Amino acid sequence: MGEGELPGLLVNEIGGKHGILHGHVAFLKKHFYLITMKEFLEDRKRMSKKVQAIYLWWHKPVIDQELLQSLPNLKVIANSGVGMDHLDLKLVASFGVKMANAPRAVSSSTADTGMALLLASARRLVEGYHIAMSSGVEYCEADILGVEVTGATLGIIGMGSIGYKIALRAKAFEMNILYHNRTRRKEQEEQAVGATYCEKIDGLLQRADFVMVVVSLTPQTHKLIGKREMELMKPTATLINISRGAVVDQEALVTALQTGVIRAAALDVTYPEPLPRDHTLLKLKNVIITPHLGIKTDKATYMITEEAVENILAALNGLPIPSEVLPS
Ligand SMILES: O=C(O)C(=O)CO
Repeated sequence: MGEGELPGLLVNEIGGKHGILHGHVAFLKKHFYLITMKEFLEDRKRMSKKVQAIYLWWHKPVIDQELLQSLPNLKVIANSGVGMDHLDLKLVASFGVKMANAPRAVSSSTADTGMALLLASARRLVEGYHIAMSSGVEYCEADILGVEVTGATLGIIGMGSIGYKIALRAKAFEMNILYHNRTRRKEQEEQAVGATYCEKIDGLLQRADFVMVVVSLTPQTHKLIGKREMELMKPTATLINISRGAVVDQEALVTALQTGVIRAAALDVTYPEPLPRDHTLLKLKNVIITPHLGIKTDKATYMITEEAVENILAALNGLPIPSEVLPS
């Protein structure tokens, strides 16, 4: 089926730096007539009527008032991840457009990223790699002495599906698990991973050897971990952030890392992304930074597209949207 029969799906581009992956195109084309931003901009008048859905791939295309105004038949925007902080939810909803994210598809791969960062920082994997790769540098134990993960305490801030999967992984590493969440998990769920609930984040920060931040970025969580929170942490503790950069006060983090307030940080997210070349965080030895690897595996990205299609089809057919996101 082609242009006339299938609903139009606007995507940023196919392939390229900010485009949907080539491997997903055939699947998307079974359900939609794909329109790239370039095609849309070249023939706005005709294309604008065709677009019924937008698939946001890695936050692109940018959704603003002008774009929303130019799409009279737009019914739904599906996001290729769980975080929706790049979208003005109230603005989109004011156009009667539904929104959805992809929480099921992302949880395992993002939890793996968190665990990988925890292990890499604890065992100084990146520093060790550089030592081993510089031929002729004699190995010196003091340069590669890490911290033990087995038996250490992990504090998880945000126990949604990603946080819970981190707890499952940490249990296998024989870690003690503390968690903080807006709503407490059921007793059976806590017991299954051996996690202890901390009603206040302060208690968690004081006791954890590793603090993993997994909350969504909202006005309430903006700079949730600041100078005060870092000062509550143990000087031997490591901060791991896999949520959004702005959940941590980055300037306070630089100071905490430079002055030994905390041992180390491992960040999959920063603000901005990427950091400017001369940013102090890039110069500190006790920091690992990865380029928002979060969900990025073949399997997770394909599952995200499947979840997006499911959400879009439900919206276009007037059915309940499995992962609908409402403006708060
Ligand atoms: O799902 C998301 O929003 C992510 O950023 C995963 O890293």
